Order: sequence, then structure tokens, then C-alpha cells
Amino acid sequence: MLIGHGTQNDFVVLPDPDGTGWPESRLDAAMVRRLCERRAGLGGDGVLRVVPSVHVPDAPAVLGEALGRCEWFMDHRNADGSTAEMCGNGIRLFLHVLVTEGLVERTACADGIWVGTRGGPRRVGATADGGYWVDMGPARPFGAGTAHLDGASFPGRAVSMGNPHLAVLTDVDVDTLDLATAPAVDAALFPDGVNVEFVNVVDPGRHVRLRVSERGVGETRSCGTGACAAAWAALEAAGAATGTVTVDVPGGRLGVTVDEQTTVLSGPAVVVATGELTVEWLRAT
Ligand SMILES: N[C@@H](CCC[C@H](N)C(=O)O)C(=O)O
Repeated sequence: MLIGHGTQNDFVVLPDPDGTGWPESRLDAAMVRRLCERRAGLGGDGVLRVVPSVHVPDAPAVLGEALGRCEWFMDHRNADGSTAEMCGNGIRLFLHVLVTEGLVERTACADGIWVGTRGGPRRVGATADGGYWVDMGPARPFGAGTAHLDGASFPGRAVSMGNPHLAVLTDVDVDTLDLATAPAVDAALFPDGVNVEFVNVVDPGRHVRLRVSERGVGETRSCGTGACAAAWAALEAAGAATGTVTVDVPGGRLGVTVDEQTTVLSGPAVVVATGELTVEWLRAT
């Protein structure tokens, strides 16, 4: 077991290289919630199981013909035990753990390796400065929505990065918002829930800062898919379809490059600790 983070979006990471350590019967929603609990558990915004795709029952359906090229699968769970299609910070940490655990050579990652996710295959690689990049695929806008928070309404753009986002560009200083409660949104537009980013533009089309309320978690210090959705919305607002946007989050800084085909997210990944769960904790309910 490891604890790690990407720009302070933190995860309990469970290496399961032969697919027998953490079967669904053991890693059910209740166990995920216990692991992510910050006082009686390890604490985290989610869990990442590092497992070969061949051991994941969902993998053939979500990867299709890409199953053969995705040796590893990022089995992501939110802190409330729900699954998500994609996690931009998590997948960088996922590759970092594959490297630090000796499961993949860092030198083999320069051009990226394919990793399976519930949102489909993603290519993720190492950068020369010790960080990681991931090809997130294109942002897919699907309408306009509104976030309601503390009696105020914030219009935004609904954007899919594999998972759903509402990217709200606002002149209200994001540091003044109370995100202790998730913003209310239109359930018809977001039937599976949504991650909501509140975004201040620092330099149009080039630099933003954001805070995020994540589906299945609450406010987090960073969201990689959210950074991509925010960058796309910031570029659109600046009248640009492509460009590179610096995204400052409470937990650090991410880079997002949008071109005609895709979106590339880059940023750090850190392993904080490795260890073992005690039998006493595992047996308790
Ligand atoms: N923090 C993640 C996104 C995790 C999933 C999200 N909460 C959802 O349910 O869609 C990221 O870095 O992208």
C-alpha cells in the first residue's frame, strides 16, 4: 500500500500486480470509504488499484480493441466508494507508482505507455523534469449549465473529459467561495453527477486559477480532468480553440495544452509513504 498525491489530490494506492490482492469482494465501496477516512483510515480523495487489465471484469467493455495494448488498468474509486471514468492527477501518480515499484522502467515511458481506465485507453508518460504527462483526449462540450452556491448562480460550460465537468468562469474571487457543501446543478444535464470548477482568469487564454468541488469527494486541492475542462473553457472564452494554459490549483500548478486533436495534461506525482495495513484494522468493521 502507498500514499501519494498529484498537486495534493491524494490517493491510497493499492498495487495488485497479480489481480488477487484486492478483488471487488474485498475492495467494495465500504472498504474504499474506510481507507479514505482521514481519521480512522489512511485518508485520501480516492483509491487507485494498480492491476493488470486482464484481471478487471469491466476492462473488455471499456477498452474494446485497446485491451491488448493496455497492460495496466487504473481502477479508480472516489472517496465515497463510487467509480469514475477518469482521473488526471491519479493517472500520473499511477505511472509514478508503476515506476517506483519496478513494474515499468522509467526509460520506457518517454513516449508513454497505454493505461486502461473506465473512460477508455489513455497514454501517459514521463517528462525530463521528473514529472508526468497524460494524453487526456479531446474536451467534449455538451451544453451550458449553472452552479448554485450560497444563493448565487454561476453559469458555466458542461464539458466531458471522459468524466463530467461544469467549468464556471467567474469574476468572483474563488478564494471567497464556501465549497463545504457541493454546488447545486441541473440533474437533467448531469444525470451521473458532476465535478464543478470555479475559475478565475489570470491572463486570458493563458493562465487561470481554480477551486473544485468533486463528485464523490467534495472540495479537493486539485483535479486534473477539471484543470483540462477549465483550460478548454478559458480558451473558448478567449476566442481560441488551441493553446497552452497554466492552471493554478490550491495544491500546486498544472499545465494543459489543447490542440486540434487532443488535450495534454502535465504535472507532478509524489509518493509520500509505503506500508502495510494491519490485520487488526482490516478485520475491524
Ligand atoms: N481528481 C480527479 C478526478 C476524480 C474523479 C471525479 N471525482 C469524478 O467522479 O469524476 C482528477 O484529477 O481528474
